[in-house]
Amino acid sequence: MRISYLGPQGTFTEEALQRYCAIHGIEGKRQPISTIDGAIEACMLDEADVAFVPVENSLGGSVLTTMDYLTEHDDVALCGEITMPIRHYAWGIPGSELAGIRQVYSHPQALRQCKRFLTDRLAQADCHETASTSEAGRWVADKGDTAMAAIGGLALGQTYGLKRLTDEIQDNTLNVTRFIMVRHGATSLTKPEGEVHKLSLLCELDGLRPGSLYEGLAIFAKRGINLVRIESRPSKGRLGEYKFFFDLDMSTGYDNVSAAVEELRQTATAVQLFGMYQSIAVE
Ligand SMILES: O=C(O)C(=O)C[C@]1(C(=O)O)C=C[C@@H](O)C=C1
Repeated sequence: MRISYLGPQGTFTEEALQRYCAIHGIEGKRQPISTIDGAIEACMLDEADVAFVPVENSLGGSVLTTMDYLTEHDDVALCGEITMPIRHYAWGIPGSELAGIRQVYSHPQALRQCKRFLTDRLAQADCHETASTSEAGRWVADKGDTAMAAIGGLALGQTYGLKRLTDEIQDNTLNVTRFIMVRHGATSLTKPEGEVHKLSLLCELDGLRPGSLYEGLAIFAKRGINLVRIESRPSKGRLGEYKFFFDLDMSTGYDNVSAAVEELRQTATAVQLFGMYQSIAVE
């Protein structure tokens, strides 16, 4: 299996992918790509069989690039997910000290997750966004400037031979990111063969009709189906029109959830399924 993912070497996405593959017994050719869009696009162009990208973080919220890709394409399916703890550190070249840092580089999600540290301990530094944490590490290592630091995980420091300038710096220890495995193609409501934990879908509701969101949510509530995630993204049409992502917990059973989705199809303007899949969490 060919798997494109957000690289380069040393990203959290790479670590999550290694753990995902080890748990599911997947062997494959892993292709690091420098942007999230690029990783998904490689799969859509069939240069990879699946793509593995971050989608959501407990501190920083949605990874908007991933969410927007899903919102804007109707031939994308999800085939699995993993949630992994994220531990950040500040890294500089050998010889650098935290007190001397004036420029900080990292992925916007990582900068958001370390907001308190950046405000309290690096107020003197300017923050710069990079396509991944690892890209930030590569940049700092290449520049060789003791006033620069990258924020990212242990793999980043090891990959680029950087010096760890801090202990863990994420805003809290509950910091976790959810990563998804994406494939090219449509999906249906057909009963899956193996065990599944979640169903993801996108729906458009009649924004002009009072109560349309309430009615959509009631379909799941009356069947005891837990919505484990609701996220809205602009429809990119008129201001105030949204598309809603729902992640449904499948624990009440396939028949119950599929009946709810069929009923949603009757009331919603459009429903796009991303499929049913297994969800795993690692420590
Ligand atoms: O930059 C990386 O190392 C990534 O894998 C991306 C990413 C993200 O987009 O959320 C993954 C995990 C962390 O939340 C921070 C950054």
